[in-house]
Amino acid sequence: MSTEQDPVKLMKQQVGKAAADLVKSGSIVGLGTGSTTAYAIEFLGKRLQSGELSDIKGIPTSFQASVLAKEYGIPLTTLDEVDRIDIAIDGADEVDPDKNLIKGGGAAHTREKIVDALAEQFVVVVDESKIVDRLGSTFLLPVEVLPMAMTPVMRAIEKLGGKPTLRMGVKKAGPVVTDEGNLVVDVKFETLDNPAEMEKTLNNIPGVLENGLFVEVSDVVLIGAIEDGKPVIREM
Ligand SMILES: O=C(CO)[C@H](O)[C@H](O)COP(=O)(O)O
Repeated sequence: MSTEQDPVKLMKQQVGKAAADLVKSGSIVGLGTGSTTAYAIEFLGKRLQSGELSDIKGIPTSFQASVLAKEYGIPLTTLDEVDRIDIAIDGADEVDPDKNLIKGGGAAHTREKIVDALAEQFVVVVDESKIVDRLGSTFLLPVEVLPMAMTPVMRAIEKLGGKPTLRMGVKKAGPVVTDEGNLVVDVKFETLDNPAEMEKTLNNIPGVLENGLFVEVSDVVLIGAIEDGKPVIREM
């Protein structure tokens, strides 16, 4: 068996650890969703266990995040119980030069946007494959839709020039159902020249809960990369 580490896994681990290191004792922490944030949650748990960190509480952005937090011993709270979120750590599917994002690869973008936007400091954790010149160039834009409104929402998106596809489950017959019981439509736009405008326009369609454009929400983007065969972290 090869002992060589998968470079993408290595980049995700490094960047997850770097983000977890930013959390201070006594903080309320937004816990994002996805494979990169999973490492941040794991390292946060390790810091708590070692006593290096104390008295933190997590606000999970998904079922996945709450399961991981419980597994790694991070106490959880809710938005009803706190008056602030000090820091949120979350992944992204694309990051543009203005630190705007496409999220929702894990169908959790509605809760993610609520938590990430509330945080005093929102730290994005990605590997270098997620950096793009323009949003929408490598990833379809996820839109969470109320099930009964799926058909009219798809028509409205087509009128805006998008090509919507209902996201289907893997190892499950039928569509992906979000943690909130809704559906996800992934949309191809030829150009996303004005992400701020598109974010608002999509959310204005009756039946749309939230879309995966995160405009002017990120404070820091930590990028895991490999240079000369070694993992490094860049900051944007
Ligand atoms: O937006 C998300 C979930 O809705 C994730 O943060 C995004 O898909 C990135 O995930 P990963 O770190 O696994 O690449």
